[in-house]
Amino acid sequence: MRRMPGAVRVLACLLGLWLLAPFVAGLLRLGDADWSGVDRTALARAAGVSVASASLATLLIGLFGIPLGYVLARGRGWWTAWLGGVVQLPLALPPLAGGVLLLFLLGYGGPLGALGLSEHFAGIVAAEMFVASPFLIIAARSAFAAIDPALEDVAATLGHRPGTIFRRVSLPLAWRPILAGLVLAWLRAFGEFGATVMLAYHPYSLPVFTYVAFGEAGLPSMLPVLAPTLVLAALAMAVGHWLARPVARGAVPRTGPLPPLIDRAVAEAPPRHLMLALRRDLPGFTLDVRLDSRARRIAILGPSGSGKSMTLRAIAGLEERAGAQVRLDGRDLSPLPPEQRAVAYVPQGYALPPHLTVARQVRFAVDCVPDRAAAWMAALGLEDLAGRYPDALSPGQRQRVALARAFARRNVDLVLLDEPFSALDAPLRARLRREVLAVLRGMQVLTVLVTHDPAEALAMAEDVVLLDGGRVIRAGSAAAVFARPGSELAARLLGAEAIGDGVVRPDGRIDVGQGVALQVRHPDGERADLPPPGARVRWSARPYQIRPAEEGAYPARILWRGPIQDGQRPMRLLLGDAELEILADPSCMAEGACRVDIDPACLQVWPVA
Ligand SMILES: Nc1ncnc2c1ncn2[C@@H]1O[C@H](COP(=O)(O)OP(=O)(O)OP(=O)(O)O)[C@@H](O)[C@H]1O
Repeated sequence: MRRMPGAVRVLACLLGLWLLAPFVAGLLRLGDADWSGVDRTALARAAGVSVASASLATLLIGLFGIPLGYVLARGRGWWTAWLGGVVQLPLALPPLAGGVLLLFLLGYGGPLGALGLSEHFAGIVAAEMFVASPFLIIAARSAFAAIDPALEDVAATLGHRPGTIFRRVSLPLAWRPILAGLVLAWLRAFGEFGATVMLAYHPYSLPVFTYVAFGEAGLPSMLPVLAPTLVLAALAMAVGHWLARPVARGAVPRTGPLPPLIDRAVAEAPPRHLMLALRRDLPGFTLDVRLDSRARRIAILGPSGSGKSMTLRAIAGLEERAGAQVRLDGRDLSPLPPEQRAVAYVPQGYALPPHLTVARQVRFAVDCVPDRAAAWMAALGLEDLAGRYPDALSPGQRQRVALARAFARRNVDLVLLDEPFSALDAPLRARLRREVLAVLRGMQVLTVLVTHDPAEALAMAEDVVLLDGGRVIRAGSAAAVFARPGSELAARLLGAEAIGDGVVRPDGRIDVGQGVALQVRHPDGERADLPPPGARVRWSARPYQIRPAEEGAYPARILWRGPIQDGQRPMRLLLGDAELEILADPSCMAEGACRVDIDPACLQVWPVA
């Protein structure tokens, strides 16, 4: 364990000693204890009243206080802040003053006076609830607020209704701090005196009995009276500690023989029609996305913070404040809550509830198909991790669990993947991309993939959407968007690195200077779709797409040859007026004046702004 700063330790010890000192002082006076003046029957009765009233009060506090803590943690707006302040007020009041207020309410002539709670066991419970509730409510609010909202969001996309999410995700995660809050509330209720003495002097609770005994017999008779108080409080703390102990996490048995993941021969499903009109205004950021796409798979690319994840969340129905119109094949999904949208959602942070093993995570969806879950566990190498909890997984393993969980569902219309392969190593990433693509091809779904990797977008998607600053800057078929990005920013988002200037010639070639004219062809084989002749443009090809070749189409000059790195030879060359960094085959020996080839379909061209 990391060493603590000396000053911190000293300050902590000083307060600890101060809290311990009265107990030590009491122990030193044990010899003076006078049992003769103590009515043991009355003492036992008072102790019984205190244990029973504190337990009942704690039960009621838990029953109502845990939901209140949740409302305070998740609620928005002035009324939540106001309510959050009100529930703390009993802490600020002297207990006697709290008792006075309770008398106004429950005493003779008060609005609830007819209940007859004063001078009654129920009055003790009422007084204890009043003073002890804040301990549980504050603990529950902090515990719920500490839960990553993405865990609840993803549970909703997996088909769980709000009540189930509260029971199966939020409550288990908040349980330990809540238990600590319940123990504190019990202790506070058990030791409650001021409000009780005002509202319900009879029957005697232990604190009231102690006060009466002190008045009648003085300090020496206090020690026998205090003893049961201390013993019961210690017992309650021990029980709380035991309940909140870390539970041994048993391993989950491995699954049996597995069915094949997919039938590879399955025909590609027809495209889906997605229409989006999303609008969300935030301080400093506005998401305004309009999209009309007919495709099976759409990739969204954009710089960090451009609104990619927000778009995905809005499609899933998780951005409640977004004015989000989402239509799939003409069906309006906008009124549907996330649990009814039939989405398989893999969020960026994976959102794995920490209290579920890998096996349970993968089977967490309401409509999980066990065979499919098992097949995905096998395909993603998760079988040996089935009994592990998320905190014992690497980021890549967590990502695989999130993928398996999403694909184990029976009813899916939309697959929403937020950088689903980003944490995986290169070989696994490539394999998984192929595997997922093969599965998606066989499903009647629309996939929306958020990625930073243009190669991934090109490999997986039919349509590409480029976002910047919350707006779509380019959208269309992947081939068209890659060939004609439309702007430098779009070209760079698509991975353009070797960039040069040029002018469109009447014959459709690009004049790049020094008498070199590049031939351009649209990758779809359509016409080049270029700006008009005379227009100034910029052009780009990927570093490995400019290849030195003896019979190459264009003259060039190699300015520098680097040592081989990662199986490729970096070079700098002059092509027309452009100085370009390229990656050549390691066997390439070209030097000085040479010729290069560029596939006309690989050239990206866009007008100069
Ligand atoms: N509560 C908020 N208040 C103000 N701005 C916010 C809030 N939440 C998110 N944003 C902004 O919304 C924008 C879009 O966020 P989003 O998570 O969609 O980005 P992204 O494109 O997915 O980024 P990355 O690639 O880094 O994941 C960001 O610029 C972010 O700062």
